[in-house]
Amino acid sequence: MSKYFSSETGFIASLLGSSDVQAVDEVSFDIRKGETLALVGESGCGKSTLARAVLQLHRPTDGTVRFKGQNLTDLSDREIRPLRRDMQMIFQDPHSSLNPRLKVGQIVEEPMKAHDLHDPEERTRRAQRLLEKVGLEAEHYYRYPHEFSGGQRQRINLARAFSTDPELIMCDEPTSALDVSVQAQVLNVMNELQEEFGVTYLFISHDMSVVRYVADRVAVMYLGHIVELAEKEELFENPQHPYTRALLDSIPIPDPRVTDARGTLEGDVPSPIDPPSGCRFRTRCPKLIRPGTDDVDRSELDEQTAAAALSIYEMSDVAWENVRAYTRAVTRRSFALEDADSPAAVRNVVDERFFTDARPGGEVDEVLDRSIELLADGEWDGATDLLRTTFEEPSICAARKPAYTVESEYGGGDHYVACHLHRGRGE
Ligand SMILES: Nc1ncnc2c1ncn2[C@@H]1O[C@H](COP(=O)(O)OP(=O)(O)OP(=O)(O)O)[C@@H](O)[C@H]1O
Repeated sequence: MSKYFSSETGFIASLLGSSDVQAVDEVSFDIRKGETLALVGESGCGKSTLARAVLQLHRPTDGTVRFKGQNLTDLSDREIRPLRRDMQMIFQDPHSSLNPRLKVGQIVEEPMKAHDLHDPEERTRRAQRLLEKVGLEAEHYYRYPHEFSGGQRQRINLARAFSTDPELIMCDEPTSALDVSVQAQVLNVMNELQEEFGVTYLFISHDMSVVRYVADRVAVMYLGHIVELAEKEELFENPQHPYTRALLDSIPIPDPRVTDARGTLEGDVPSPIDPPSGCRFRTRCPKLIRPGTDDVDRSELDEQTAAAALSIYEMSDVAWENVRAYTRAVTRRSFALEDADSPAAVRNVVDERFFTDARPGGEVDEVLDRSIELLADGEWDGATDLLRTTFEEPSICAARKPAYTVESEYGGGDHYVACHLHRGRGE
């Protein structure tokens, strides 16, 4: 399923000559009855769009969404309306999501009324019972939302979402606006409700600690793609995608004695209007596969790039690591040339920083020298283009979209990983 947004009048779109924001691009997965599937990734990677497209709140641009065997994308809004009883949502902000003019009871009853469920007495009874189940009291039915704390309001939202006895609840960062101690309480209530009612959660979060707490399986999103999907234990103990590893490395360690900065993600997420081809993480990936090692069609490369590809293939692993680090650093402009303004001076800076242990040699050295001349002229964009065209574009990571299934070592089940490092292990 894909969901693109059109932004024809956008300034950036006019510069790039394209108008589509590829918020979600060709993702494919299933959600199992009664499980919690967590959707995790940095802000803007498409989590909310994906969840809304599942519920048809955003109609997908392409593809299908099946709910209990029925293709929702075939149905009109009118045909979907009765199904919404089975698919509820809980949002992040417990303050703005409750109508301040309505009493708690009316809020909890509203979905039942909308779907014409039960008579008024039964609705009241259900609402009061649900308030108790989420850890509030039956008499809170007569109060107003402003009388409650953030955690209590999220409990009211839970009671409301459960009022129609739904099968699937989409939870969009339901606890991220709450204090950590309150978060745990609300998550516990959610777990208890799930056990009692057998409901399925699609749980969106950018917080790996919360995901570890609630999920059965975890889907990791990056720039509109699902890059990894596995049972929780498997994902945390045996992560296979470099992006997942970087996300896990950025979880803070709750130990004041650990003070060293841990590996975090380098650089910015590229624009979803013009995302990188192949693997979308390749522009930030520390594991970019060197060109020439795969069946990428060399006939499509120009002579110079093909020659470079050959010597890229021949250089040592250490030299390739250095070239990769240098390319990423130039792309991000993450080092200063200070007063080095001649090619020789720039070369000294670059060598000292990136190539102390190994110089690649051959064609690659010539490309590096040309990039150094560009840097000496202040042409960082030109140097970036040259390095990327030579070292990144011919890589399988740029040429093909990855999709592999690997053996699970921990939780069992399928382990999907969209990274070409797993090529050869079944596609
Ligand atoms: N209605 C829209 N029109 C145009 N672009 C949109 C629209 N909604 C979302 N986007 C873009 O789609 C991309 C994905 O956004 P989305 O909100 O799904 O990400 P997210 O992972 O949920 O982020 P966050 O955690 O910040 O909510 C972003 O680049 C966003 O700017």
